Amino acid sequence: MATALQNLSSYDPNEIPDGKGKRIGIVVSDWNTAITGNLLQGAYETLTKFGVNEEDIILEHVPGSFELTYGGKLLIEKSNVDAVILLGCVIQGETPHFTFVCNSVTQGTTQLNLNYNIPIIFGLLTTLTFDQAKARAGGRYGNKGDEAAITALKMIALNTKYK
Ligand SMILES: Nc1c(NC[C@H](O)[C@H](O)[C@H](O)CO)[nH]c(=O)[nH]c1=O
Ligand SMILES: CC(=O)[C@@H](O)COP(=O)(O)O
Repeated sequence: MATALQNLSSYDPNEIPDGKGKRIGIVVSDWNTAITGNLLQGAYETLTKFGVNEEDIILEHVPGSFELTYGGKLLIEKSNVDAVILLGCVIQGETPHFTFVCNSVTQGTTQLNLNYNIPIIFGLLTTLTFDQAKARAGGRYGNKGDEAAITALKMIALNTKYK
């Protein structure tokens, strides 16, 4: 379903698990920081809205989206978290570089999910234009950071159910 039909910030608050006591890592890319800063704000506000303590949010910045998966690996291995959220924004330029970065983060995130026993959330915007990114980072289609935070809380609950 296209984002135009499913707002990224729409959810039923009654269906969101309690985040109290959960430790959540966030790795955010500094490329397109005008966008990723909004994603981070959305994720942070949503996590605390549903009970995650500020001191239980472990935040790290990386230079670009390509580095998100390595940053996620570090937090998984060193910071005793219940989930890791990766936030980035890749915008198409003149060359095929966009495709390689997007594919790398996609495959790398999948690998982390399969190799470790905690959920790693794919909060990556992959857009053709800056305006498309703005629309998904607190604009008319909501905030991908909100979606990532909600997904993290739901996946932690699922993980706990099967521990
Ligand atoms: N063009 C974008 C990049 N490029 C940088 C790479 O992510 C990486 O940091 C570099 O290749 C060095 O390893 N990154 C983004 O996050 N967004 C872009 O639009
Ligand atoms: C995703 C990128 O790395 C891209 O924005 C870089 O732009 P270009 O392809 O014009 O070098």
